[in-house]
Amino acid sequence: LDKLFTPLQVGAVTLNNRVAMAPLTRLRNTEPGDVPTELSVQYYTQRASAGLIIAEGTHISRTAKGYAGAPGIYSEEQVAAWSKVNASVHAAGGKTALQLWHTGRISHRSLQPDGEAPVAPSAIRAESNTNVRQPDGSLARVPCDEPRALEISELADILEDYRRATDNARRAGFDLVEIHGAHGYLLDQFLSPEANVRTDAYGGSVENRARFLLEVVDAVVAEWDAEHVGIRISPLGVFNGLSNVEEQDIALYVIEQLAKRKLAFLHISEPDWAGGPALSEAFRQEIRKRYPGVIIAAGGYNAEKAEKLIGEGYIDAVAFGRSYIANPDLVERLRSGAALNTPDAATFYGGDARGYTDYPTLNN
Ligand SMILES: C=C(C(=O)O)c1ccccc1
Repeated sequence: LDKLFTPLQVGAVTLNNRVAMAPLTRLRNTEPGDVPTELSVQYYTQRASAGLIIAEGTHISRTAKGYAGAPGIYSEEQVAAWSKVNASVHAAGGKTALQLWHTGRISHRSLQPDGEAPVAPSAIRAESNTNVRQPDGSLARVPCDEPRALEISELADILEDYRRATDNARRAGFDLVEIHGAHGYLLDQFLSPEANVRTDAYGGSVENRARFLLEVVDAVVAEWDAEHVGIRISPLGVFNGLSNVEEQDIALYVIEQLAKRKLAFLHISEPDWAGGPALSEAFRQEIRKRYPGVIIAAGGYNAEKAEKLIGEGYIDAVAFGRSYIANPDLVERLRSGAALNTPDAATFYGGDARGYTDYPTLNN
């Protein structure tokens, strides 16, 4: 495992190693306000030896919210709270990115301003669930509500929300931002003919369905610059009521268009961790032919698989999710070949310190 622990230049930022913490929704932010807590500071700081911490999906506006307990990056209170996270992680030598998230139709009226319908490319309800707050404060899984179709005139407002969120993330001390374009959320909904049946310039052809994702990338880049911006996509993914298994053409088109923008990184969530097809070697070659820039891979990896694919040139770094939930010192454990703690799925979402900040490290 020698490649995994070598530095990597990711846009403007030099990572000490190629082990990233994947963006992990933990639903432990306070409501009302959608604000990270002191526990969040501890949780992220414990994991600062990661080459890069990609902090959890963070909604860019009130209407972008799709889960009770998720954090935001649209208010000064949220910026101040994230600033504490970054000050502490940076003091521990870590690097951070914030995942800018609009959930689109993966939402519920109880999470929307004035109980409005969630927004999406088209008024097609997702066959999926989300987390809402019960009267007693606990979380419950409920079916997503039917969204309303966005007017073209509203798209400019959402671009402005991404721009403002990018400025807020930079002010809050993040080293990078990652646009969430994966897992059946708003931008992925635009890519999918199952969620996007628009007949205007944002629907129909591959170019039209990719248009809004690329406009978001351009807006975020214009606000900061390409070397501080990454994006996560989930080509051929099966998530949140979408099956992109047959969507090779739009996946490769998007990757080709992203390459032109010379972003800091492309983060690919591979479909096989959640029921999609494993990426074939042929498809990996098609991706690499189009995208010479930094690729971070995620999805059921282990250190050996990451080392192999880095050695073959298909990826440059790996992001671990569940392993990082349970192993704050994951880098040290991988380096020394130590056993890993087992993640406790019962405490993944919501709750308190249990299953969040109480996993043991090797030396405690
Ligand atoms: C942001 C998420 C994603 O990217 O899939 C998420 C949200 C809730 C639970 C698990 C994952």
